[in-house]
Amino acid sequence: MSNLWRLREYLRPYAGRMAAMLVLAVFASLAALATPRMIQAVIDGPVTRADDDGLWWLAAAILALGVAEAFLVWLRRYIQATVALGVEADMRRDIYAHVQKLHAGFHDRFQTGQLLSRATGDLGRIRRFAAWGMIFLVINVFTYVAVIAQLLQIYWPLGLVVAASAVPLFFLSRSFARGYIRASRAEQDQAGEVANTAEETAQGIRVVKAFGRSRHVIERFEGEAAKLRDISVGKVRMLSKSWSMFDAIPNLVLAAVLIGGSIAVAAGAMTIGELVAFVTLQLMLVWPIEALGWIIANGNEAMTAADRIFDVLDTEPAIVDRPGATDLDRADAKGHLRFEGVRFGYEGTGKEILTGLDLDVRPGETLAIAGVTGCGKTTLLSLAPRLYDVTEGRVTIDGRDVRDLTLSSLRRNVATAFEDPTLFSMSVRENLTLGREDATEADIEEALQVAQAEFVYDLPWGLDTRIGEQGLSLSGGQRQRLALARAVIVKPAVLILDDPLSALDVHTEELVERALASVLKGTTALVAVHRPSTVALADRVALLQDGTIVAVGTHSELLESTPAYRAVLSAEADTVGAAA
Ligand SMILES: Nc1ncnc2c1ncn2[C@@H]1O[C@H](COP(=O)(O)OP(=O)(O)OP(=O)(O)O)[C@@H](O)[C@H]1O
Repeated sequence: MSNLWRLREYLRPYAGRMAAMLVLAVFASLAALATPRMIQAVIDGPVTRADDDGLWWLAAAILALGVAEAFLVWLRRYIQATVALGVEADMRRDIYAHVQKLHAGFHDRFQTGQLLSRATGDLGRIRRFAAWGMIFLVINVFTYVAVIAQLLQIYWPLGLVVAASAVPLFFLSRSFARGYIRASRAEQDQAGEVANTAEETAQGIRVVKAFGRSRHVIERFEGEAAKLRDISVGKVRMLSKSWSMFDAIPNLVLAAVLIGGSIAVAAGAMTIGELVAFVTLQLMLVWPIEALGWIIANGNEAMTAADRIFDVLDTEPAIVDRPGATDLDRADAKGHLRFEGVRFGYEGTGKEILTGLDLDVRPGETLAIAGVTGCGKTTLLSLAPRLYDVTEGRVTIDGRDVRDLTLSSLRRNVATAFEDPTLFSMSVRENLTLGREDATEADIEEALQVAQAEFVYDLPWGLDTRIGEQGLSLSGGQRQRLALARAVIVKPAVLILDDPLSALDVHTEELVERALASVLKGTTALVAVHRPSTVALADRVALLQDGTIVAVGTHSELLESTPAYRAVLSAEADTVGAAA
């Protein structure tokens, strides 16, 4: 509940419009409620007296009320939509901005699907509550009170009967709404499963065909689709059963009112006009009462949705600028990178990956990190740009703890190219200049040349070609070269390369290596390597084993002195050889 209450922050900018909405809603209800009393006047006046004196005035008034009500409802709905969509857009913007600020560790724990469902499904639930539930809660309670007051005033014994009939109708509607929402959720989840299955097999169609698994895949899809059909049929069955009950209760009460009303009219306790007005008013109550059940269910849903959204919004970014953090000026940065007594374990795993590690990368030097697969090379690299913070010890650049530098200046000075390069759905140029928006054509050209990525000039629109989702329309090697160019273009003081050449063929690798060698000369570089050929780029190599650096030296020194290094390289060479 408290989280739902916190949403008022988002409603505050719309307070004026919400007040206008309520006023409009009250006037629309009053217009609707006045109509039955006008009908009563027509029946008890001109109709009973059998003369049309005053009939035209009354008819015109009824028409005017109808038009006024329609206009007020239209205006209220229009404002309602702008408020709801505004609140949703504001919240979505905040969630997105907050998620961007959150550290990499948060994203390790939180599934992307979960984030997506919070930013779409949960926000939708809150929008429905803000736009619909809250307003109708007020309108419906107002309508109920106003109608019952009139009914009691027209003929109180029957008024009490109608007031009491609201109780079973309300409970019935509430239990129906709960069941319906549960069934809808199950249907949605299952529809998601069907879509997932279809997407997965479409994406992996080559593997499916290559392994002759089409039959198996079809059976799996049919199973999921059948489950979806069963759930949907169950939902429709529940719907039809409940609607018949919804119709039954008001009709029973109507029958009781007609019988009781006729007796009252015969006894002179009610006029015919009053009876007609009573029945018309009573029918106006059915929807507001039924809707209350929905509104309550909708409120419950919004409460859960608010909890789930604030769960994300309340997570504090763990990696932020420290108070007093200062900028690292690129012009002054020498790029002396040191790891001092570094310990690190991923949050929640209870396992230490780096167990007290020292490493000194001298300015301008290229240092390669070698080690068996899974020993923590990528982890070590990610500590320099503060994608994660060390658990103990420190990482320094030119003697300054990276945690004492502002994040923006740190990341301007430390550029990274990962093994699995992510490219965004935007033009090649935008992808390239992600870390340096002011890059000139000459900078771009130079970076592309270094990364041997000049193939982009041959794309249909050259640098303006939009590359697909995750750069899917490019080959693995092409994506890697673009990611490399993206890192190089920043002209960083420290360049971090995580096995940057793994997806290149032997010929391109040689070209990139040659070009890289010239860039690496001017920059401090830390490179995770898997294959012996990449080691050749490095001035020195460090061997990472059991969470610490066990040997540092030139490639040939280590080959000679360290059997473990020979073992790592020959194992990698075997894997690379087998894959080629
Ligand atoms: N985000 C993460 N959360 C939890 N554990 C992780 C995470 N990333 C990596 N690990 C674990 O940390 C260990 C080191 O992984 P890391 O990717 O750093 O090794 P690596 O030497 O780069 O491996 P490779 O040579 O295969 O690229 C592995 O046991 C891995 O399972």
